[in-house]
Amino acid sequence: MTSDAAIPSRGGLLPTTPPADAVLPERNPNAPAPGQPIPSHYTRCFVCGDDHDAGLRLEVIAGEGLSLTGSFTVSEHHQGAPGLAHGGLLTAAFDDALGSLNWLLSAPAVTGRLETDFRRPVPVGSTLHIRAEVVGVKGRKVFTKAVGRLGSADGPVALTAAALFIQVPIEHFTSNGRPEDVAKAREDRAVRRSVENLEVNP
Ligand SMILES: CCCCCCCCCCCCCC(=O)SCCNC(=O)CCNC(=O)[C@H](O)C(C)(C)COP(=O)(O)OP(=O)(O)OC[C@H]1O[C@@H](n2cnc3c(N)ncnc32)[C@H](O)[C@@H]1OP(=O)(O)O
Repeated sequence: MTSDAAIPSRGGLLPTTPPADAVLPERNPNAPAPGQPIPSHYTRCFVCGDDHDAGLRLEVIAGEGLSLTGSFTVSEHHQGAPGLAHGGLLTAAFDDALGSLNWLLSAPAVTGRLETDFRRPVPVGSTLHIRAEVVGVKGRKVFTKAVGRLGSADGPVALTAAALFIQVPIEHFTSNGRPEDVAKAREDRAVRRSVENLEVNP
C-alpha cells in the first residue's frame, strides 16, 4: 500500500496501519500541483500560520501523487530541554504536515490518532525536513505516515510518524470552534483560500 519505501515502516497492526482493502484515491485535480506550496489553512494556526511570533511556520510543498514535503527551523521558542526542540512541538509539526495531505484529497479531516517515534534529538537552529504521504483510505479514514530528517531532505532520520485522520463535514469546525474565532476565520485569507478547494463554504 505504501507508495514510497524511503519512509521507514513501523510494521505491526496499529490503528494507523491501513487495512488490506484500503485504497489510494486519485489526487484531487484542484489540489496544488507538485512543486507548488500547500498554503496555511489558517493564519492563526500555531504550526503553519504566519500570525504567530513563536509559531513553527511550517512550509509545505505538494509532492507527486498523495505526498508532500515540509520544513521548519527550530527556534529558541521551541525548546524543551536546553537547546533542544520540545517533543510535543515536533509532534505538532507532524500533525500539521500529515494533516496537510488532506488538502490533496480536498476533503476536510481531523486527527483521530497520531503516533510519533523520536529517534534523534533535534537541536535549536536546525531545520527539520518532513516527507509525508497518504498510505491508504478506507471510507472516512485516511491513513498517513511521515519521516523527519535533520538538516536536509536526505539527512539523518530524527522522527517518524503515522496518523489516522477522519474526514468530517465543515460543520465540525463551524459548530465546535469558539464562535468569535469561527466568525473571524470566515474573513481569514488562509481559511478562505483553503476552503475554496474543499467544494464547501465556511
Ligand atoms: C470556518 C471554518 C474553517 C475550517 C478550516 C479547516 C481547517 C482544517 C484544520 C486541520 C487541523 C489539523 C489537524 C488537527 O489539529 S485536528 C485536532 C485534533 N483532533 C480532534 O480534535 C478530533 C477530535 N475527535 C473527534 O472530533 C471525533 O472523535 C472524530 C471526528 C475523530 C470521530 O468521530 P465520528 O463520530 O465522526 O466518527 P466515529 O467515532 O464513528 O469514527 C469513525 C471511524 O474512525 C475510527 N476512529 C475514530 N477515532 C479513532 C482513533 N482515535 N483511533 C482509531 N480509530 C479511530 C472509528 O473506530 C471508526 O472506524 P470504523 O468503525 O468506521 O472502522
